[in-house]
Amino acid sequence: MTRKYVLVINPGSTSTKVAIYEAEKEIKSNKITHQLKDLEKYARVYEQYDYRLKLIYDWLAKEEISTSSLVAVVGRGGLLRSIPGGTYIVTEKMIEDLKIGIQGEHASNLGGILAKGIADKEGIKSYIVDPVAVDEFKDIARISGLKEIKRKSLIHALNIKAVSYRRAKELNKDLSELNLIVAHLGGGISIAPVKKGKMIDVNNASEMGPFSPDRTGSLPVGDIVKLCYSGKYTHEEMKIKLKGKGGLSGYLGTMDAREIEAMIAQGNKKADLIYSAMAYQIGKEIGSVATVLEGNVDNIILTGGLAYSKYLTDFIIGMVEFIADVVIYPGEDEMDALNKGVLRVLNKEEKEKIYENEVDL
Ligand SMILES: Nc1ncnc2c1ncn2[C@@H]1O[C@H](COP(=O)(O)OP(=O)(O)O)[C@@H](O)[C@H]1O
Ligand SMILES: CCCC(=O)OP(=O)(O)O
Repeated sequence: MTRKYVLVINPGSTSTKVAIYEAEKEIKSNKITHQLKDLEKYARVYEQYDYRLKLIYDWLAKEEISTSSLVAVVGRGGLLRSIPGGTYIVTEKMIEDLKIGIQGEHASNLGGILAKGIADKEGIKSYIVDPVAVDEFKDIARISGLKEIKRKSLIHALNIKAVSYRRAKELNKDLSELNLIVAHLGGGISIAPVKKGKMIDVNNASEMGPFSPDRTGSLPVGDIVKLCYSGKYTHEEMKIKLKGKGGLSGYLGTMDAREIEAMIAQGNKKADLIYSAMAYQIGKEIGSVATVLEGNVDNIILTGGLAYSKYLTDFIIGMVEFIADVVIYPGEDEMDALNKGVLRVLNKEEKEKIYENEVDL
């Protein structure tokens, strides 16, 4: 069989998105939504490998796509060591870092691992593109306030870059002429000041900023220390409380905003308060990063799955439209961006990067 397709795999905290591309054209795609009950039994993200791999093979079989028709497999890259943007070949050292979660646990750590698992069986190459560990911080943004802890750039880099380019194109400008605030509102939330194309700061979608469908975001630090030492929870249990069972999922038992909107429609006051509080924290974070751009903001972009929600976007717009015009790009362009990253390498327009050459090991 001729090898002509690229398989794109995007594991997120609430879903696994898959797509088949032939050159630039998407042939098939699917979003496999995960229920909290299916994921909460795994203590570590890596333990979800077999579960998500089977779902991908089942989908390929249903679509009658044979892995022998694949030319390459690309996965969304995870919480690796901080690296520059680009298309990286998946190497053994990268797999090691993804498995242990060198910068933390997140579903996207499975992207490279799943890609390599499928590609190796076919003797083809696997890649990741602009992983969540892309770091374009100004040094001042790295200082946390505690000398042992650094602020990290953990960010929805793929989609933030993609929507920034999209906006520049729509405005008929070069991205280097624009200052944007991009709020990616997904399972995790990244709110970044994008100064002339560079993501110079971000809340850290895994640990800080607004709470999200499955994460707590920033918390009162004294209370969290008390909870850690209360003797009630192990380290592993605390990690799951903060990421997985934090945010909407902790308060309301679901990370699906559509279910929460249905609860609100039925008069559930608690759901209304919690959902509004998430929107309030998002608005507040946008206001905060506007200061990083000294108020010179061309546009605020709301993107990610939650940007489909009119309830949320109306709430946020009400808080932030005094800063700049708000543009809504619901969903994300991550699948397309992953495919394009691989095509640039396959078509020799760009050289693939080697993880080991970009980090201090
Ligand atoms: N049409 C919609 N209306 C409201 N919320 C939505 C809609 N579609 C998706 N969402 C919510 O967006 C969140 C997931 O966003 P997404 O960007 O797909 O995240 P991830 O890639 O992290 O899984 C979930 O809370 C989901 O319920
Ligand atoms: C660590 C940032 C990536 C992230 O939060 O992705 P999801 O929204 O897909 O969980």
